[in-house]
Amino acid sequence: MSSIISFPFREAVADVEYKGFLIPKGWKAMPLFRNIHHNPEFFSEPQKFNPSRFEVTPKPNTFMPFGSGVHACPGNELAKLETMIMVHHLVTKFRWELVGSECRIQYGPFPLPLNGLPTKFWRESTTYN
Ligand code: HEM
Repeated sequence: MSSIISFPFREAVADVEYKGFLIPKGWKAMPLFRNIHHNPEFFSEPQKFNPSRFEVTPKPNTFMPFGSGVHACPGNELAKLETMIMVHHLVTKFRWELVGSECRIQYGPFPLPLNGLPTKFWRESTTYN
């Protein structure tokens, strides 16, 4: 539920009042995808790894790893296809193993795998690092 891109930038083109707060015209706003994706009103147990949650299409504007609106990512379908092909090959043709014993998340403040999550992938006769 974490996003590769933590937030997009937006600029208020007019004064905007939101929940009693004023965002003056010209101010920059950074909607944090993480907060939206971790809202239990939209996703039950949002911290839990549960790919099956996507068997039901999320409500509009609750899951937006590719942003939203006129500047939403135009490469999103290509990115999803490439990811699917990569995962297919990794799952069907390779074995994987974490390098080292530390498998944690670092927050800086956005979550990333600690030290880039060094991992070893190999086929039966070849090793790739
Ligand atoms: C997993 C892969 C990718 C992710 C998570 C991702 C995510 C995003 C996000 C969050 C934005 C900002 C959207 C917004 O401001 O509302 C964006 C913008 C953009 N992305 Fe991607 N993207 C990915 C792959 C790609 C690919 C493969 C391409 C092109 C082949 C691409 C091209 C662009 C472009 C041109 C924009 C700027 C759109 C604009 O400002 O109008 N992205 N992307």
